[in-house]
Amino acid sequence: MTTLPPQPLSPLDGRYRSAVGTLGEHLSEAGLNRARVHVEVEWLIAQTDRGFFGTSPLTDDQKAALRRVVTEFGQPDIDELASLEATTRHDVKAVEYYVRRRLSDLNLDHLAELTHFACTSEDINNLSYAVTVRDAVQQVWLPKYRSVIATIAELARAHRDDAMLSRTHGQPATPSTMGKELAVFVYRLERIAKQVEASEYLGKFSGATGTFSAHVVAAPDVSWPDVSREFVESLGLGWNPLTTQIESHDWQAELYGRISHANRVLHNLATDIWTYISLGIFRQTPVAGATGSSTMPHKVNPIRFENAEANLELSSAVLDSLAATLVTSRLQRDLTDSSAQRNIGVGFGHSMLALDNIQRGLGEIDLDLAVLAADLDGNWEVLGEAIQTVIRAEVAAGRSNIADPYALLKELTRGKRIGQADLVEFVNGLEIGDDAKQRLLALTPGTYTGIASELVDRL
Ligand SMILES: O=C(O)C[C@H](Nc1ncnc2c1ncn2[C@@H]1O[C@H](COP(=O)(O)O)[C@@H](O)[C@H]1O)C(=O)O
Repeated sequence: MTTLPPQPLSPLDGRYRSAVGTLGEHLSEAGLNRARVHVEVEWLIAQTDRGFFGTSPLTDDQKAALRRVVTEFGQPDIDELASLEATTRHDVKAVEYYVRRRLSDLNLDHLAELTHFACTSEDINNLSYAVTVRDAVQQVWLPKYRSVIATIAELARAHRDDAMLSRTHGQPATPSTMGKELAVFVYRLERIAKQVEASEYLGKFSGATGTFSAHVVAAPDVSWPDVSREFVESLGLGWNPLTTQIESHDWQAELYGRISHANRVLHNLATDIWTYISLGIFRQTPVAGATGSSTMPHKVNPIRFENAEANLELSSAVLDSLAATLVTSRLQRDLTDSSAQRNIGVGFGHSMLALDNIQRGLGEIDLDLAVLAADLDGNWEVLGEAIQTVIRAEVAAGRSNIADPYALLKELTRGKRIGQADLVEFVNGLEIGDDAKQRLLALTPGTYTGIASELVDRL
């Protein structure tokens, strides 16, 4: 047997690559390294702008040339960093050497010693992760998540008035409309979107143990916390003033908790739609050329929702694990965060893939109104709740003296199939006010939906 050429182990890099969008721009190793170069370059510019150690501010052309190292970062740079790291065995030190080489290319050798000045690797790493995770969330995950919410909202509005039998505990229950049931998901997902949008992305920049020790001994007169704060904020991040060597990663735990929560709500949606499909309430539109089952030619399987279910579980497993492990680091640091954070993209990738499948799946289903109608018509006993509640109101208002209306309706309906004729006869025999009786006689399972339709308008 011949050996295969190197293969991706993660399906996110194989068969599902197109579904994860541009996550790799931010959450890949190359994306991280580019961000590290960005932080190192901006730190050099920030120091020279402040004239540290007698330096003069760089000219606009010099700054632009340095920043082009970041904007034009590509495969040759990825390869160069890999070869540097093969020697240093330290990923951030490799970045420092890479930046020094670029300074040399630009005749800026006099700044070489200010590269990575007073920094510990985590000063560069934490800012790079904050920038890349922020950009991945804001530019990739959130737009996709919002677009899925918009698709569900569109369906909710389209099915605003389509009455259907509810199934609490899987058993026939007070009807609703499909639109209202979908709107519940929109409302839940939207809340989490707002929480994700409000997420903090924090950075520290304070040296080997968060004490500015090297900084102060090198330049006692500089207000280093101010410099640190200005620098972190200049990258569009919030400043964390009090840490050990590492940024404490609490913001990451909070963010991953929110994404994982979103995953679970989407999982609830995926399994509900799967169940509606199974009940025949949603029909799947066959895709031309596609196969359902390899042996049962009649089948159209709900594979989009099943794929989403699996990937949402995987995403939450990874993100929950990250949230748990990242908030602990022994004493002033251990390196578990470094190894764990390399999987942030995996967590987001499985969520992106699930979002993609949910969106496609929702585009391939149609509500079967005939099934909804037959379902409602076969379950007139759900009006038992309506009748017993109206009788109670009549008793309370002094228009009826029926004893224990609940027990009466229980006797009539519990565990029984009741038809329209049985209920009409029962209601006609009730001693209640005429208005109430007419209201009950006009009711059908399909109209016993309260204000379900109007609730959709709250979206
Ligand atoms: O500024 C420093 O480096 C200070 C140093 N702490 C470190 N901080 C950050 N990175 C460090 C640290 N130590 C190692 N490394 C390098 O991290 C890389 C770990 O590899 P991986 O498990 O693949 O994530 C891998 O490249 C490691 O070489 C300390 O002694 O406190």
